[in-house]
Amino acid sequence: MLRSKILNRIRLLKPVIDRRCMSSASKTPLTLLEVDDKSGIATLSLNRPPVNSLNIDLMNSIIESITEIEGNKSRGLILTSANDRVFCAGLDLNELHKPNQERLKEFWAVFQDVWLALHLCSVPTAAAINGHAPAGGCLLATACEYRVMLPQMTIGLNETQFGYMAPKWVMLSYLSVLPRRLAERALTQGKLFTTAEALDVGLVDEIAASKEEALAKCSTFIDSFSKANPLARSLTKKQIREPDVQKLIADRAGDLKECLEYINSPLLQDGLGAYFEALKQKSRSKAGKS
Ligand SMILES: CC/C=C\C/C=C\CCC/C=C/CC(=O)SCCNC(=O)CCNC(=O)[C@H](O)C(C)(C)COP(=O)(O)OP(=O)(O)OC[C@H]1O[C@@H](n2cnc3c(N)ncnc32)[C@H](O)[C@@H]1OP(=O)(O)O
Repeated sequence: MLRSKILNRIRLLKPVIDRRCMSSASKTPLTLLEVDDKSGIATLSLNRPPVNSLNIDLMNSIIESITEIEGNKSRGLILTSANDRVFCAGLDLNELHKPNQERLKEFWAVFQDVWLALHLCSVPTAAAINGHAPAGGCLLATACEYRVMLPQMTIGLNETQFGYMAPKWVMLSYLSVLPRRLAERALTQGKLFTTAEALDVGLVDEIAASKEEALAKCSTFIDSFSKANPLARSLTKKQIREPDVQKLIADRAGDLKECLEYINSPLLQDGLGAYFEALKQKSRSKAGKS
């Protein structure tokens, strides 16, 4: 009994670094997980340079970290980025453009899994959005219960801008934070909100001047549950989120089939190819390579 108490204490004191999913290129961990010894709050930092785009390994690492947080009795989870400019650039376009079919199936299933894991995480969750958060980056943030964002960044589900329609369950995340009329307009326009606009419409809850302040504000949000019974809190959250979650769980295979057909269609592949090329060209010009 005493031994397990001490082991738990050590686990809280020592920052836990997730080494299970490493970047194959640099052998650095794709997520960094630290648990604050005083507050018991876990900070999960996305760490896949250059822009934290979501490939299978990064998403698996996020899921493993959430499982670890739920197992180590952390009081809350703050999702943030190890990169000062980009919170998360969304899905890795390399996984969507000219995909290997077997890998695409696995990729989409893990994408569904990461949304479910974050959506149903039993502890309070908050996103310290310390950089741009387009598409899948916005999805991670909106799956959390609270969002604090740094100025002069952008956030939104911009799928229609590169020729895609967001899947139904992705749209549900938007609808959980935005009024329907506004969500419809933003989704159809593929709008990326500036930080100030995002605060104005309620897509984010607060603005912070620095990453430290964003983390502190997220901690304050998590502390606001100190008087709530953790089990009752978690069951209440699950109950409220149940209808959205069920819409995906009830038809995961159907969603996969629909998405594969959609992603593979030549028109969408061409549009995505052009979008990705423009992105690479912009990056090359920035680096003075063209
Ligand atoms: C019936 C229908 C049912 C279902 C529908 C089915 C399927 C729909 C699937 C659609 C879902 C999509 C969700 C997504 O998340 S798709 C990803 C969308 N992401 C974006 O549009 C973001 C693109 N990136 C940017 O805007 C900028 O990179 C960013 C603002 C994030 C950062 O800018 P910065 O100037 O700091 O960096 P860059 O120079 O632009 O980029 C640096 C390098 O990173 C590469 N990069 C950027 N984003 C991605 C990405 N998402 N995936 C892969 N690679 C990315 C970029 O090319 C640069 O690389 P190099 O060219 O230098 O090698």
